[in-house]
Amino acid sequence: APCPRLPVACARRSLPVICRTRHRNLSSEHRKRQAKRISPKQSPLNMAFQPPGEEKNEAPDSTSDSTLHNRQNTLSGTILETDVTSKTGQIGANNYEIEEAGGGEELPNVRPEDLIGMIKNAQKNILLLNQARVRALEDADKLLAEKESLQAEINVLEMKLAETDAQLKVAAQEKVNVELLEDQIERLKRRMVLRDTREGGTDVNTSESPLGAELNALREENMVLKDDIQTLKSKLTAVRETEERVGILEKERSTLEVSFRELESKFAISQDDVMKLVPLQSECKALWEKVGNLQTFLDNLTKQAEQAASVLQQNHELQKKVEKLEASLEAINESKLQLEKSEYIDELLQQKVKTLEEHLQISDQEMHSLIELYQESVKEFQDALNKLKEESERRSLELDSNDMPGEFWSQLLLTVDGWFLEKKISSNDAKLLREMVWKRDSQIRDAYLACKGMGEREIVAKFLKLTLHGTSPGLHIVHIAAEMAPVAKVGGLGDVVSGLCKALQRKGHLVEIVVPKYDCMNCELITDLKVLDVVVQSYFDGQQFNNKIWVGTVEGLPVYFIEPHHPARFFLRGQYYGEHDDFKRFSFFSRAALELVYQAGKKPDIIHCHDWQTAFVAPLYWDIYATRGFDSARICFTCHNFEYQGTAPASELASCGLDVDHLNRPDRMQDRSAHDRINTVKGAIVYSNIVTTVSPTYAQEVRSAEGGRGLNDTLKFHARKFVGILNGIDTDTWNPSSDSFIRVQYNADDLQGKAANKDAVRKHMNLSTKDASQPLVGCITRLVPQKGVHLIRHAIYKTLELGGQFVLLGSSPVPYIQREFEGIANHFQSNPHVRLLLKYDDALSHLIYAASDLFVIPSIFEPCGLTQMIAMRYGSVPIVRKTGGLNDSVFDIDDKTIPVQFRNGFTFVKPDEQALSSAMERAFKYYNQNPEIWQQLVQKVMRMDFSWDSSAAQYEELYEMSVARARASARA
Ligand SMILES: Nc1ncnc2c1ncn2[C@@H]1O[C@H](COP(=O)(O)OP(=O)(O)O)[C@@H](O)[C@H]1O
Repeated sequence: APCPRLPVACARRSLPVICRTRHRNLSSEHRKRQAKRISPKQSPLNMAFQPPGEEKNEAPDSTSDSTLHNRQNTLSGTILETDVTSKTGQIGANNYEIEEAGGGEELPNVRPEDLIGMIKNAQKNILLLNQARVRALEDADKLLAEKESLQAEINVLEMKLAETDAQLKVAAQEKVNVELLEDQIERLKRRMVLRDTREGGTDVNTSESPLGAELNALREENMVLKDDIQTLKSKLTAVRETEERVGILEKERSTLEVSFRELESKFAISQDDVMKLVPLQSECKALWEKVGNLQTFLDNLTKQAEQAASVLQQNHELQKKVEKLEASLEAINESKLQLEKSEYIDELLQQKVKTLEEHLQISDQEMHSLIELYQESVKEFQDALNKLKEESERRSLELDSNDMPGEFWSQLLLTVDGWFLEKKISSNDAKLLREMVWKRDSQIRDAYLACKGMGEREIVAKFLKLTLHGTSPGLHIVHIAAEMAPVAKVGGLGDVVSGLCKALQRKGHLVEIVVPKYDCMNCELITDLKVLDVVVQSYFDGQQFNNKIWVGTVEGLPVYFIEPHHPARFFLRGQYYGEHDDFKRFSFFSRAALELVYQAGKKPDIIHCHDWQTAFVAPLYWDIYATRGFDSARICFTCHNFEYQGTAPASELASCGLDVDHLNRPDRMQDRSAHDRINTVKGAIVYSNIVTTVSPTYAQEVRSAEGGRGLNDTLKFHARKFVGILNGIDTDTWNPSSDSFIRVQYNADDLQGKAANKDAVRKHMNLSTKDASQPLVGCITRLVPQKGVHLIRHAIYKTLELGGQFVLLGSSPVPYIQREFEGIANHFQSNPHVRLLLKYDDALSHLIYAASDLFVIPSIFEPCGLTQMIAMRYGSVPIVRKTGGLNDSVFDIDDKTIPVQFRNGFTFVKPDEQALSSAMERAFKYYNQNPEIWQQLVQKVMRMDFSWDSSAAQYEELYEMSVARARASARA
């Protein structure tokens, strides 16, 4: 209500004062809170990381605080709108993701890298929000400071206004006094005028009259009054001045009021702003909540990331451990293999020890019996000596025993003939005994003399003992070759040399082998390798060269290794074949090998040479050595592949000492291609006593113009000495029940190990192991056109089409083929069903034979082929093209013309993709249709006999016949 004592204008003015007072209170309240908020303990930055809940706890009230809070939020909101609009958008997007991802307690199906990305985004957003909040707080502070300075101004103005009010009050009072005084003066003036007129002519200045006295008093009073008036006038002037000042102040006041109103409107606007802050505050609150959520989610994520990192770390460690374990497992496996090997060796040694003990026992017994015999014979000897003494005494009178009469020998001859006619002895024994009589052999004479007084049966037995000594224990056979498995093997030739020699040795023949001493051969497989303290000189290019001779045994076979001391370092080239001077290298070796046998004084029955590399031996032997009396031997030549004939300019033949003019003739060594080229294989065919090739079918094929490659006529001409004998395989080397290269040994009665090997190979080669029954097709070969490389490539794709897996082990001396297969290998590098290993690896070949279910050999021509036999020995069913030795060893499952017991694989005739495909389809069908029938087929092929026994017997027969013919013709 307006103040009753003040004028209306003043009362009107008092309202804003009350409002101002309320504002002042509010403002001081703000100041307090502001001081509280911006305490030194809480820097804006600290606050930025403070969750909104905590801020609420600190200021549980109220409007004013929330106003401030709103203002801050408004500011930060503004900043967000202007500065961080895009970021808030991002935050929103992340919130969405986070809500989705963080919906559950568990780590969503998010990759750790994504999680880390999200965490980083959230951290960035939080940082941005905090920065915005700090800026908002700074702005709010500025605004408050502004507001406070305005308030201070208002206060000063209010004080000035109050002062002016008070002065106005005083001025008004004085004005009233002045007005009263003016009235009094006016009244006095009027009284004085009245008195003057009433008294007229009276000397008023006289003091003696009472009027004069009163007049004087009045004059004095008037004077005082005049003074008073003067004072009042000066006071009035001061009042007027004051009034003027008041007017100025009034003006000032109105200006101040105007500015105050402006300030109030500004304040109202800022209040509005503050009101606007409310939704922003809630937004900010929501943002804070989101920030809080983000923070917790971030914490969770961090924890999860930490967990993931620790899991990763653990995984890493585990991986390392697994790797270590795998390495140690491999080492264990290796040592297990070693152990198994050594166990096997132990077993063998124990068996040997046992046999030796048995032998020892037997020999002990034999020794005893021999001692007994010896004692008896000593006794007999002494008896005989005595008898002889007696007889010599008696005969001293008659004839000298060395000088038996012809009558004695004739008598003996007749006795032998009589026994033969009476069928008491065989014609052979009769022949031998007759020869002894004929030679007047002292043994037969002594035996006859010692038989005096004995019965006829006893005498016959004694004579037959003599014939036993006369029979040979076997043939002496020397093989000269460029390869020998496993120390120096490139392909089938090495296998054949070792396998055949072992089989011949088992048959009781004396077998020796001569091969070059290559620097790249596997010497670890040679037992007791040593160099002899002898140098064998051999002729080459017009001079003699020294050869070092090494000896050692390879799988029980005695082997000579020749190391030429020739500047061309013939066998120190890091590879077996493929050198520019192969013709020279092997002609040198052939000559040196013969020289060794000759200089060693050996008198072999058979010298067996193989392929073009040692084909020189045949003409060398007959043209050079036989003429020197080194002629005990028959020469056998085996051609393992007529594709390689060892042709060269005729002049090169002279290097090893052969007579070019003598040999460069169409019926001898001249090649069909040119008059000045010689052909070593042709020379061997012409100059050998026995010529063989490695399968009957191939022997037929090479008689044709296509198969013979220019030698068909020569072969036909020498048809009587040419024969095809199917190779065997070395069943000791290739034996799944004792093979130390494979993971688990197995046999036809227990095929579990085969599955284990398949699994091991698949893992080793990183092939899929999901389906154990998925058929594995193997192929181990030299990659040369003869092997049908385009069909091998087709077989890979066909296998994939039929749902199988394919493993190829092979290498090629032909660069374009090697490149092509490298391309295929790269193409299938990460395919889980195909692996191509383009190298030579003997150990791996054993594993692949053991692991595969099917084995593909699509050769264009194949003299014999060993891989189909080895594959069958390991239970892998062959798919082959019907050619050469494949035709002699693989018989189609569906071929009704073949007895069931011989059917063992899948064959096709035409060398094209269609024919191969259909054979493969049939094989896969059999494999997939009935596992039991398939297993029976596997067992059947494993039990088939591909050993050297029967093939070696055929060679033995050929050798013996040849030796017999030679002896017969020698006698004739
Ligand atoms: N890349 C290779 N790694 C290991 N052994 C191989 C490889 N290629 C072929 N072989 C072996 O070589 C012999 C091949 O003999 P064969 O089938 O007669 O063919 P060829 O004598 O024409 O090469 C088999 O013992 C086979 O296991």
